[in-house]
Amino acid sequence: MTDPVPAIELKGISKAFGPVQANKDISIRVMPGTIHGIIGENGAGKSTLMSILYGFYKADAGEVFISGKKTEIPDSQAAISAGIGMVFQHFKLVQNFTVLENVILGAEDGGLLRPSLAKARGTLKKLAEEYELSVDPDALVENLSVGHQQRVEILKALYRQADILILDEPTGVLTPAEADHLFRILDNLRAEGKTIILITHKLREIMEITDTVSVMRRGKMTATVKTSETSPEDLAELMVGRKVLLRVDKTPAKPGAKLLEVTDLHLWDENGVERLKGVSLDLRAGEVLGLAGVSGNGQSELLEVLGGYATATGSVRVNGKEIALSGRDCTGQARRAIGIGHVPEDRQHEGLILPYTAWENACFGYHRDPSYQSGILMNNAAIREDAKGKMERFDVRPPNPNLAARNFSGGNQQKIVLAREIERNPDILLIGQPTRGVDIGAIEFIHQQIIRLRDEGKAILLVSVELDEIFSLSDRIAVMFDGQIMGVRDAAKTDQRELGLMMAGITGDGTTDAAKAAQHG
Ligand SMILES: Nc1ncnc2c1ncn2[C@@H]1O[C@H](COP(=O)(O)OP(=O)(O)OP(=O)(O)O)[C@@H](O)[C@H]1O
Repeated sequence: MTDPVPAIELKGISKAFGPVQANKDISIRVMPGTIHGIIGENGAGKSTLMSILYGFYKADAGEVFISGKKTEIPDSQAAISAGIGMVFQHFKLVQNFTVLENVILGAEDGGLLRPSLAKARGTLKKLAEEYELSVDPDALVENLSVGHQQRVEILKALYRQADILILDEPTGVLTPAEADHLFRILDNLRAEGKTIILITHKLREIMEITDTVSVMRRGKMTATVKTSETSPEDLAELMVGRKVLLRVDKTPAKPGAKLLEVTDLHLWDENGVERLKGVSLDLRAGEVLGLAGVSGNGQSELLEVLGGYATATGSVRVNGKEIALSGRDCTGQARRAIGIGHVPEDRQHEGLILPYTAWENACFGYHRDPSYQSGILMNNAAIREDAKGKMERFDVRPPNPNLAARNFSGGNQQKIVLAREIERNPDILLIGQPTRGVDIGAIEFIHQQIIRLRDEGKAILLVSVELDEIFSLSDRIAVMFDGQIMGVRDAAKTDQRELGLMMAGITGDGTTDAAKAAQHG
């Protein structure tokens, strides 16, 4: 029988950041050997609550009990001593250290004896075997895929003998196969009696793996239910407070003229590795072209070249006119000036300047716009006013343009970038991972905006690792593999299986001429 003492019990937790009440009187019990999901809109307070449990933030009020014992957690060292491990949205590994070094780093401070590297290697090997977490202990972290980096984070927690594991949106950066693997690991950990808290925006994951699920809304815990007794629709409604359309409503596309013609694009990275190997594709007015693929196969580089953030060779024509792929006319600003909007995949590094305010970020790249000028000076009041409107329409919470971008939750940061780019009504919108970290209510809204742009005759190039998202939005789907377009399919005439094979470098129909296949039929 299950131990009746909860592995984790939070009682009356509250936390404010200035005027923002991020957590309000939250109580929750999680039983050992279970997986407990936490869902909620962007900014609902999920990460804050977990950061309190992990000792990153100090609660203003409330108590934490671990296995029935009241526990103070003033810092993450105390959390580790209490058997709590956390896998963050943005990993905290030291990039130029090896896996082994990262795993033992800091562990010796936790009251554990500093083990010899050889002994640590043995322990790591055992853990990796036990939990299907194989990873080369001598590999440098910077050379690992995100999926493997995440394994290192989990190994690090297990090495510290964590009985409780908190995962904050762990599948946001994973491929579907990596996500499946992670879930198998979580399943094993649960079977071992470990307790897992999983924060995710993906209701499919909640339904698949959790035993119980709690819903947060605007800082409060509004419901806790058994997963077997609920449904995605019910959870969506509990989260957002209204019914949410979980699929995209759209009519068939009416593609028009070619707005973007890409021919034989090549790009070499700083190490001389060829990342784009002769990419050709067309994009028409009034269509969404989805670019599917396992991340790291050139999609990001293609978006960066088209968005003016990377140089390349080849030809790109916008509205029939050749554009610069290097030199001073190859900048994000120059691209925006000719009607190419860009929502970069990496919002924290390319999409936003985190220490700057939301209103500054909301005009970033468009600051030369005449409506933002007053004589030779910037009209800050006008920019602020404009940002406020954008934030309200995109439901950025809190809708305060004076806050620094870094003080918004991840999903709300994404909405600031989306509002800036979408509201410009660009002729061509390049959009990378538009809904990564975004809650389902906001996904519904963002998808509607993308389809609205399409129906107004704009051309959209969508890069997403979420095949569901690619399928629900795209009219045509191109698959990238190893720097090449493997083929382009009509979205209505393909399926996950065919795309999956193409994503692995296999074309179903034996297509060999990738460049030819990329041309519009
Ligand atoms: N360090 C901080 N300083 C100021 N405000 C903060 C800070 N961290 C979080 N907040 C605010 O607290 C609220 C809760 O944020 P939190 O990150 O916990 O939300 P979340 O539910 O995890 O959201 P998401 O799903 O977008 O990750 C938000 O309004 C956020 O802007």
